[in-house]
Amino acid sequence: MLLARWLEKNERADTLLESLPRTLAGVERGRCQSLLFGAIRHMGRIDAHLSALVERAPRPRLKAVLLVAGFELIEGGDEHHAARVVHHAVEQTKTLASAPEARLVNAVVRRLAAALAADNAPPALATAAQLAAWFSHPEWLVQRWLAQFSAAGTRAFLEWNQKPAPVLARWRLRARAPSDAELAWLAPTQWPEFYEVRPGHWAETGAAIADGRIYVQDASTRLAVGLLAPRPGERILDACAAPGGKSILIADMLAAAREAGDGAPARLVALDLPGPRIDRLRENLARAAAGVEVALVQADLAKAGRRLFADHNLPEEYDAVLLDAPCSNTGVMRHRVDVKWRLRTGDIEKHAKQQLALLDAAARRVAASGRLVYSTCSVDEVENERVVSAFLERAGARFELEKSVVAYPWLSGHDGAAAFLLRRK
Ligand SMILES: C[S@@+](CC[C@H](N)C(=O)[O-])C[C@H]1O[C@@H](n2cnc3c(N)ncnc32)[C@H](O)[C@@H]1O
Repeated sequence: MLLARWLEKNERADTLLESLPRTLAGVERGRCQSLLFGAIRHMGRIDAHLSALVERAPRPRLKAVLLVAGFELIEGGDEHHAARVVHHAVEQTKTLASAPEARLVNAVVRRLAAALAADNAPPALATAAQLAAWFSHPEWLVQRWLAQFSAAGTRAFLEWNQKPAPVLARWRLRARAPSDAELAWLAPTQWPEFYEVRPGHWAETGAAIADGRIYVQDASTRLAVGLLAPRPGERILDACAAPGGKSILIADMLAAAREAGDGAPARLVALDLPGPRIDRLRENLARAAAGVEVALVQADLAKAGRRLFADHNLPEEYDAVLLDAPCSNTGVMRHRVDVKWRLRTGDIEKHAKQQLALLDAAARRVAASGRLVYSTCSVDEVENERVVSAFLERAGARFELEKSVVAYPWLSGHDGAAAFLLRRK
């Protein structure tokens, strides 16, 4: 059971999901994901009740069964729903654990159903502790958000994070729009080019990714690349590129400009650290738009001096540099359900320190009058505005901030993200 592995080994939930057999597809695969993500998403609230209902912490297998049952109870259903959840949890425990444990599960899930049904949503002016308990988030994170986003914003954000995330995909073909057959599983959204993949269409999605019709990415990813506005003929560096979502978008924009008549050569350099993510990047870049030349560099950006680029026969300076920095992922918690349980107090400040160092390094690769876009998928000001201010304090004589956009999920309707366009003077 994936959830037991997640509890035991602390592997990332989305990586665990990829380990499901390929034969498990369609609705069944969707239900597996929904149960895994739902149990993790609501773990705080369910756990609080469980600790009052069981004397000793159950072993991971049992705990996983109880968390899934708790999630199913929160999900709700008709008047027989709770009885079905109890029955299912008991049967699963018999298979995964033992008969005595199944008897325990029977008693605990019945009482869990009553306890969850008696829960009340917190009042409008709730404390951080009340919000954290009901919305299953760490209290320190809620406190942090209350200080940054007001009570209403924080509550809307928490509600957002607790809802299942739709899968969005960008339509990559310029020559044609999705056909009627494709629109049967791709639903248009308010963002042109982005479609919601209807649940249960795993096979169609895989085929469309493989032949380059779509790339699965959230609408928020367009913000940073939109500010970068890459053009053919420019030297372009994607400095933190893996797994390649924004590189592919850049390549597609370059290809579109060429189709529209701009005959200048379209080249892109995609850089990331050596390691497993570089394989994903390579695989994705192989699907980059035809007519765009993409060079892949495996290196630590912080140590990548002129020499490294010269050794690869690549430009040492660039007209447009994108730094999509590693971050706390606080903007994408609806998709990355376990991020909230991994983050520790102090992590955000650690990220900010690394982000500033990477921003300094990326800035060194920007040509005179060139553009540098700093972006994150965090909504925390410490990783966004404050990193950019700290950078400008040091580099203000050479760079100026031209534009910025911060998308808060509860306002934008898509994942959270921030992007800052800096211009070298
Ligand atoms: C937010 S992800 C980038 C996502 C990517 N832009 C996309 O759209 O698919 C941040 C990336 O920064 C990379 N990274 C972290 N430290 C780095 C460093 N010192 N040098 C180069 N890349 C680094 C990570 O490996 C990770 O792939």
